[in-house]
Amino acid sequence: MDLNHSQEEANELFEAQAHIYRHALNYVTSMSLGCALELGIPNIIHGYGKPITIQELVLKLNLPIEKTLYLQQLMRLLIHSNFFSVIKLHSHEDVDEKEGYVLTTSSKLLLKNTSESLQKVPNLLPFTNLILDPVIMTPWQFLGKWFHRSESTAFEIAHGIPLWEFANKNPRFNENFNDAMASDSQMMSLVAKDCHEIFAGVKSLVDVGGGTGLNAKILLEAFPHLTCIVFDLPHVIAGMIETSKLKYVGGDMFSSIPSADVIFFKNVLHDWSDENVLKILKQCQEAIRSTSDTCNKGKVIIIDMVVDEKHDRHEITETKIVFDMLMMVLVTGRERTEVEWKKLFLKAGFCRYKITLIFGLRSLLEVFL
Ligand SMILES: C[S@@+](CC[C@H](N)C(=O)[O-])C[C@H]1O[C@@H](n2cnc3c(N)ncnc32)[C@H](O)[C@@H]1O
Ligand SMILES: O=c1cc(-c2ccc(O)cc2)oc2c(O)c(O)ccc12
Repeated sequence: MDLNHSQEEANELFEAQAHIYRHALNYVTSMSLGCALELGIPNIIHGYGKPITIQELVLKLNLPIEKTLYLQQLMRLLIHSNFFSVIKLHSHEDVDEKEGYVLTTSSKLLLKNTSESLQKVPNLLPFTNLILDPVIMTPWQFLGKWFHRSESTAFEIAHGIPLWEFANKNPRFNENFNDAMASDSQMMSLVAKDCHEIFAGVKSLVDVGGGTGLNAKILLEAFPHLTCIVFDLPHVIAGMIETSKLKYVGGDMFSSIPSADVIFFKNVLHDWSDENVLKILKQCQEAIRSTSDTCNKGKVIIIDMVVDEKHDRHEITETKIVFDMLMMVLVTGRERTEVEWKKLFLKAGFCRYKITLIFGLRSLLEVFL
């Protein structure tokens, strides 16, 4: 090994060392976030009503005093990754300057809903908690092996069956998974009302893979002229309460989809391979054609990610391609670029599409016959 490196070369190698360690240890941040959620730190800080010092936090969490320094270490990492923030507090004597922890926008989204004041922002706690579910974490241990094997996903190697079948057989996971997806859907309520042009003239809508129906409820609240069917696997919609405007239908989108003016998908098509998305889009055509008349031709609405490395900020692309890997490992899916979406729409026989960037990470794609 040639150890005669210039200072510049040495610096580059040290940078690379830090880069490797940071990425190899990325899981430390997610596990630490999980720990803070398990301890209920966001709710304690919120409930305190003013910046909370480390000593006050230890007391509120009922932790042994000896854990103070360790808790401070945990908080330092989570402040660095912007889950909490710290502000300087001046004591009466103004001698020992103390610091108090406060919530950031990210930790406000992770509060356990306990009081009416917390309902003002959506709640992503169930979605975030799902990261730490061993059912979701174990498949990553099999990713390398999966590249040499014939199972459809690393999830299937880890658990013996595909994710949707696993959810059917494990009521606890099914409930956690559906709650997590519903929590993610709450974000849609922030902007649903701004989509009036998209839903103008639409009388009926089927939310395919609509889970427990939160998307449909948000759309019905924003557009009371709609009637909605939530269509999902029978075990997902079992026991759901219907209203005159909201019905639940159990079935398999690969066999047939109920007819409506709009066939709606949120976070569904990214679960599937191109081959399967084509099959689903063909079923959509049948479903739209059977209701549409000459002036109202019906459409498909898709809320999903569009990977756009050229225009998106670096961190947004990173989140999207992390989801791309998640979809590969868990469910045979992928996150697509606009070109990839377009190819699928044209191949399935649709003529035209329009993309509206409205849901942060997700775009709204309208696809027309
Ligand atoms: C990732 S979740 C999305 C749930 C919801 N659309 C949302 O935005 O939160 C995908 C949904 O597709 C449903 N699904 C999976 N396979 C299906 C099939 N063959 N037919 C109908 N729904 C299916 C799942 O049960 C699940 O509710
Ligand atoms: O199986 C999953 C898991 C997620 C998931 C888990 C934990 C997180 O912090 C974020 C996401 O998301 C999924 C998803 O969006 C999907 O379409 C299918 C399956 C999963």
